[in-house]
Amino acid sequence: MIAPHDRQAAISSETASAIGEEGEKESPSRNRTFTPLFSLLPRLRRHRSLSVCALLALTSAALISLALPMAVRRMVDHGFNQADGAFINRYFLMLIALAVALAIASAARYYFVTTLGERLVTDLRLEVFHHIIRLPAAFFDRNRSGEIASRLVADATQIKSAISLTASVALRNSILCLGALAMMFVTSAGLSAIALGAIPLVVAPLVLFGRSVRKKSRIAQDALAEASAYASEIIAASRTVQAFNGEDAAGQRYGRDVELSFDRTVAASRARALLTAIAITLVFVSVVGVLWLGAHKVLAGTLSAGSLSQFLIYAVIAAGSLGSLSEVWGELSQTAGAAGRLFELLNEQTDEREPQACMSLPTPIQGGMELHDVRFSYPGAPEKEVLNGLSFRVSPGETVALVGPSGSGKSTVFSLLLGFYKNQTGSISIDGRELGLIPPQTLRKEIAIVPQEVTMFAASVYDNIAFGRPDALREDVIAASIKAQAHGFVAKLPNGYDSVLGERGLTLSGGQRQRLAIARAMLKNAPILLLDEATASLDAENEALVQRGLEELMEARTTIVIAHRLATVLKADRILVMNKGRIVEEGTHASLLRQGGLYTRLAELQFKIPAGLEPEQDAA
Ligand SMILES: Nc1ncnc2c1ncn2[C@@H]1O[C@H](COP(=O)(O)OP(=O)(O)OP(=O)(O)O)[C@@H](O)[C@H]1O
Repeated sequence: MIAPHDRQAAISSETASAIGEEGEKESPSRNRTFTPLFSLLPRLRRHRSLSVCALLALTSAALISLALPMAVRRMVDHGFNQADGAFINRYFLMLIALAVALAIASAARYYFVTTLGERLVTDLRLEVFHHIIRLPAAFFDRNRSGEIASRLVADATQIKSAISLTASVALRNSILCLGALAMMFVTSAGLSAIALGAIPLVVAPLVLFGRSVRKKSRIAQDALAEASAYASEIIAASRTVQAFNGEDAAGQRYGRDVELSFDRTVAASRARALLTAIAITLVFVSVVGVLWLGAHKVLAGTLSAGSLSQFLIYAVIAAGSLGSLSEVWGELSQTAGAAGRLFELLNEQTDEREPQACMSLPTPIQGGMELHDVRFSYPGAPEKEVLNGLSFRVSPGETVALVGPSGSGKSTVFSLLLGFYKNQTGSISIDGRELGLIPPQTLRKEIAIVPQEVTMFAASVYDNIAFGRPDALREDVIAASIKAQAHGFVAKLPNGYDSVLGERGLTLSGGQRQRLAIARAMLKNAPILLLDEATASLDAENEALVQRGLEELMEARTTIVIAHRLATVLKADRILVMNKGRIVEEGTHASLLRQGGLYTRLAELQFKIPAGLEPEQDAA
């Protein structure tokens, strides 16, 4: 069990590596307060008419609010003084008209502004998602999937609420504040000049304090993302957790995570509350100070009592809106943090090859592969060389079995062939074309993979098979399924190919999942096949069906198979034995057994071949 302070350190180092350090190590982009929010502007421009309507509605609502006190004041000053009934009636009608206009403008403001917020955030979610799924494998090694998903949900929601609420409050109050200030000048230029002089005294502390609020908010959001990532990890692994009676430990750890998130959120709220208090105090103290001066002007006879009261109304409006702005300021800072995190995701480099360096593959491709002196370390562990001068060649149509102890680098070979990572030195080529110059998507069109751990999506059996070829005809999907020995069990499902996996408890056995994965690869019909045999043993019937499906699949394809079954190595044209990132033995099953080296030991363990016993095929 990790001690809380260690864990905290782990959390901060993890989040720091994902988003950069706070404080002294702040990145230059983070110092620029609202920069990420400005990146939203081009996205707003895509919805010009909606933005214009929102802006118009906002402005009219604010201007009408500004006119209301003026109407009230005029009515009090003139209407009551002259005791003119008709004048009062006109003013009341005007007030009602203004109120109706305000109601309509406010409703329009709410509608346009929230729609704009929703639109913007939907675009942003889509943009981030499209970007994330194209990011290289190294990104997913560095970041936990739960944390990324939480950013997509929590940060995007924060931006939405900021656009629909905060930004509109900010804009409305800015208009109110500017309008009231203008009216203050009209009423008494002298007093207004003094009031304006006080503004820097009010704003400077707010800006300084706002920075610390922003930092605290970001720390709070990180803690929440951490807790959510842990929760999704545990929920996804619920069976393992229960099998090891880990519920209590998981509950305690999650409890600590959410409590930490709570504490940090409270700290951020406390800072924001303090910011609000400071803002209101500063604003009202300066307003009262200005009024005190005004009162003395009235006493001295240089200002009329009516003008002072008018000035007072606008000063209160200006101060009130400035107060709201300071509240919104904190909120906007939070949003800038959220937007910053989303844009960090968008700024992650995808793995697109430089266009000028792009090469295509010959059509149709033959499927010959060559690896020459390949050295490779994972980006996350550059000091550990996983492939260490690996060289081998696979001829078109050949079936090569890759065998080796755990950790010898077999799966890494697949990852490199699929272009998930780039080899640091040496060369990998397909049909003589260097892999590094082929765009990954072009490359992956030519390769089908059947992984050891089959992934099935919560979709219909049909969609799961057609995953690599969504435009496939129904008869092709069924034909692939028949060849993969899956049709028999699929036809018996409640809705056949339209049965949705995961729905109403529809789960499949390991063998059935493997056969669907084989059907998926079969349908893709790529000339190169990478097959990572499942290590989990199946019952005899399933084993035979999977084996038959695989044999169909390997037919007329260049195949590299990470072999775990005797039947597979016996059928392979050649066996390559890997150890510590290179090929150490090569031959057929029989010739390798005769050598009595690493393969013999592995075969004894994996394929249960007693030492020295050569199989029948050897004689042939
Ligand atoms: N994403 C990764 N980041 C860092 N190191 C990794 C990563 N994936 C694998 N490794 C390391 O690379 C080495 C080779 O792993 P690889 O999965 O290729 O071996 P393998 O021969 O396929 O093993 P197995 O038969 O157990 O699947 C291991 O030491 C492993 O810890």
